[in-house]
Order: sequence, then structure tokens, then C-alpha cells
Amino acid sequence: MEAKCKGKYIPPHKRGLIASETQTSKFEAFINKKDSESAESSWGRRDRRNGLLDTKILTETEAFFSQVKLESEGFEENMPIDISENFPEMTSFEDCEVHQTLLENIKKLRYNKPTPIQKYSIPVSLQRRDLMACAQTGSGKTAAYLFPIVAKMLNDGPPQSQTTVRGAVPVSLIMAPTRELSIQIYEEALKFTYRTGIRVVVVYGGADPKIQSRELDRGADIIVATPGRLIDFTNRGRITLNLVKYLILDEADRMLDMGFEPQIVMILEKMNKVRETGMFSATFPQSIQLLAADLMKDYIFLSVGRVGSTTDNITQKLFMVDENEKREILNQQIKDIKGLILIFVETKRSADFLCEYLRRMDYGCTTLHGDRTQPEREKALSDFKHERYNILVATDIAARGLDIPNVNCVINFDTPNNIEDYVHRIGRTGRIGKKGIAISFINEKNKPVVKELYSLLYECNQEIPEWFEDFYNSLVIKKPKAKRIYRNFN
Ligand SMILES: Nc1ncnc2c1ncn2[C@@H]1O[C@H](COP(=O)(O)OP(=O)(O)OP(=O)(O)O)[C@@H](O)[C@H]1O
Repeated sequence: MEAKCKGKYIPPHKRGLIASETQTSKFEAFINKKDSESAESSWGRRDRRNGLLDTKILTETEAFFSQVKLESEGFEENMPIDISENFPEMTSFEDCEVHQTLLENIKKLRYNKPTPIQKYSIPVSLQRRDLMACAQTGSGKTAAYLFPIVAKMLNDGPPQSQTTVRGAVPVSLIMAPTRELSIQIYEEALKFTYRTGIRVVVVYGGADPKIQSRELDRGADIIVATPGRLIDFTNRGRITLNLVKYLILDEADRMLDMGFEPQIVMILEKMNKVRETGMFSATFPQSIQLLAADLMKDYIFLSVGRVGSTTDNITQKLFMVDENEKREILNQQIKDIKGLILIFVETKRSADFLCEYLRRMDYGCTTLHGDRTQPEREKALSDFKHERYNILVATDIAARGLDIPNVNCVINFDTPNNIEDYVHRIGRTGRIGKKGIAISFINEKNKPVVKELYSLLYECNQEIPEWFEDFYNSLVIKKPKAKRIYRNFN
């Protein structure tokens, strides 16, 4: 029996056996032979029938493809893998019998081979299992979930009941914590769905809801969203979630922490219980893992490298700097750095002040923070990406997920007191095998993060300055209790 099962990963040891096996037969119903044989998918045929072909999006996506450069300098291959059930890894994207258009899109993206997280997670998702996946920043987690979603959707074909409901009735929902990250995921999803006929729409706060609403009216098969705006649209009946089969929480630990969790629960309540869920992040504190586990069924846990660790490609430097010396030291440090520099500060006000200062020092600088309007935020990010300014001063809204090529250096002007934030922030550099530098200014205010930071530096083989060793020791070595002196009165 031929081992080819469309949209499903077939591990090398199972090729040539297959169809009678349970995993395979479970998916036979979804296999649409015509789809995989013809260049056009059933989604494409649907669009043609309904006059939905969107040439503007196609042209836009072609422009994205033309910007793709082969940036990877080789990923770390020998990472420790922890997986809760044995799933053989895939060695190439072609291992998966997926629609040829998806494989062509992978070629256009110039992904020659899967990264370690992709190798292990794609087979799990194609076997339609829930997944909690943790891998370092910049290791290709976005493709790790987009590839199987698009593969499965191409397999399944459009849902029959879709046309009877008003508004958008997505099959896949991807949620992310920030507007900029949602836009980035949307643009990635356009590349994966190019010429498949699958429509992707992004909805996020701060942008004109009328424009987003018009897009939704044309139909949305994959929706990428920030939670607040998604709730608005579902409450207004513009988005119906009861056909969602594939749910992804990107930056899942952030999505499930206290800030977002109530909104996520509200959204999940509107969804069909029968769905496949994927949760992805570079960090996953244990308490959040427990919460996440409650939202999945019989899930696979996968980690590539230690949960919450960072890549050795980032050289992490620490400086002991008092608050009033920070600007001066910053000036000394950035003078000779080539390429893009991303500086993190704690507050929106300090972002503006620091940017102003750097401009006075003749640096090309812009800011990204929550007090700016959405168009200003998008322009700032685009100006930075396209190197119109080589310094971006940002608050934590730029900490997670953003994939900006050529960020050579991240500076924690105000180092966060939470190790997860630290890991995500410095992860804006040293992506996909590239080298990067992360500089952090530390002082007494950072006591809460010292222990975890020390462990992180140690495990990533980073140089630990003597003063930091002392700082650490002063916090961990308990002072001996004063000895009681028993006087001898004899
Ligand atoms: N197989 C691959 N080959 C080459 N490049 C890849 C591959 N997969 C992903 N990339 C590229 O790697 C970069 C980082 O990927 P991505 O943004 O998905 O990382 P991430 O793991 O989600 O990071 P973060 O934790 O910061 O969100 C992107 O530019 C992406 O296009």
C-alpha cells in the first residue's frame, strides 16, 4: 500500500505500510485526491466560483517573497529535545505529503530544511494532536504552526456550511499579544497560503474597524488577531468562531498570564470544543503550563533546548550602571555598533526622552510604545526594519515575536525584573543562527531578577563579570545567624 497520505506526516519508518494503521485511517476522510493532484486547491476553486480572487493580496505577497533573503547561517542542530510521546522527526518539508502549492511556497521562502522545532512539531500537528511547544527565540516557531495548519486546511477543503452564516467564519484562529506581532504573523500566513485560495485576515486594535470589517465580509479562512479586537468583532457578529478547527496561541505564556487570560477564556467559550490547539513560546513558566494544559486535550509537550533558555548565538554582556550614568554608558556602548540597535526602556515617557537625547547626539532614532497612534507605531517599525533609523527605543510591546533582520544589538537600558521578559527582549537579535549582542544595565533595582539571570548566563556559557558574581552571592548566600554566646559563669 502506498504510504502517501495527503497533508499528513509519515515518519520514515512507517512509509510503505500505512493505510490500515489507525493514525492514517483517521484522516482518510479529509483526503481530497483531486486537490493534491491538481495545482488549484478546492479553496481556490471556491474563490473563483464566488468571485473572491484577490489579485491585490497576490501582488502584495509576491512583493514579500521578493524581499526574502537567505538569512539563516545554520541553526543549532544538536539541541536537547524533550517530547512527551515519541514522534519521529521529519528531515525535510517534502517528507510531508502536502499540497504542492504549499511546498512551492516553502521554496519561495527559501526554507531548505526544517529547523529543530519544525522537525519535531510539524509531525505532531499533522497527526492532529494538541501541542505545547517551547523553543528558543528566532527558531522558526511561526512556520512550525503555519505549515501544518495550511497543510491540513488544504486537505480538508472549505467547510460546507460556511456560506450560510453572516460575517467571517474562520477555520483557523491564531492569537498573539501585540498588534505588531499579529501583523507580522498575518504577513507570514500570506506567504504560506499564496495561491492556495485560503483567505487570511488580520484584526487588531488601534486600526480602523470599518476597514477590517470590510475585509471580514469578503470571508476569512484564517484569522490572526489580538484578543480585544477579536472579542469586539465576535460580539458584533462579524466573526463566528464555531467552525474553528485549528487554534494557535502564539506567545502562549503571555496570552495565558493574568493580563489576557480572562479574554482568552471568553474567546474559547465561543468556540467549538472539537478543535486542535497549539501553544507556542520561547518561555513557559510552570504555573502557566498547568493553565495551558487545562485548555488542551491529550496534548504533546515538546521542548527544544531548556524551557525559557536562550541561544548561545547571543553574547550577553552586563554592566553595573547607576540610573544617572545610563545615558553616558549607552553612548559609549553604541558608538561602534554596526547595524540595527533595539533599546528597551521601562516606560513610554522614558522612551520619548531617550529618543530625544539620542537624536540630539545625532543618532537616527525612533520610538515604539503604547502612547503612539497605531499608524505611528507601524511607521516606526517599518522605518527601523528598512534601516531609515538604526535605533529603535521601545517598551515591552516590542519584546515578543518581532522578527527584524539585522538587529545586531539589543540594549536593556532598563533591565526587566522578570526573566521571561529578558529572554524575549534579547531574542530580537541572534535569530535563526545569526550572531547578536545583548547589553543589559544592571543596578540595585534589578535584585529580583539576579538569581534567574545568573543561572541563564551560566547555562548559556556566558562570561559572568566578577561584580555580578558578587551581587549574586550577596543575594543567595545566607548570612550565618549570629552565634549565641553562652557565658560560662562557673
Ligand atoms: N526552515 C527555515 N529555514 C530558514 N529560515 C527559517 C526557517 N523557518 C523559519 N525561518 C526564518 O527564521 C526567522 C525566525 O522565525 P520566527 O519569527 O518564526 O521565530 P520564532 O521562533 O517564532 O521567534 P520568537 O520566539 O522570537 O517569536 C524568520 O525570519 C523566518 O522566516
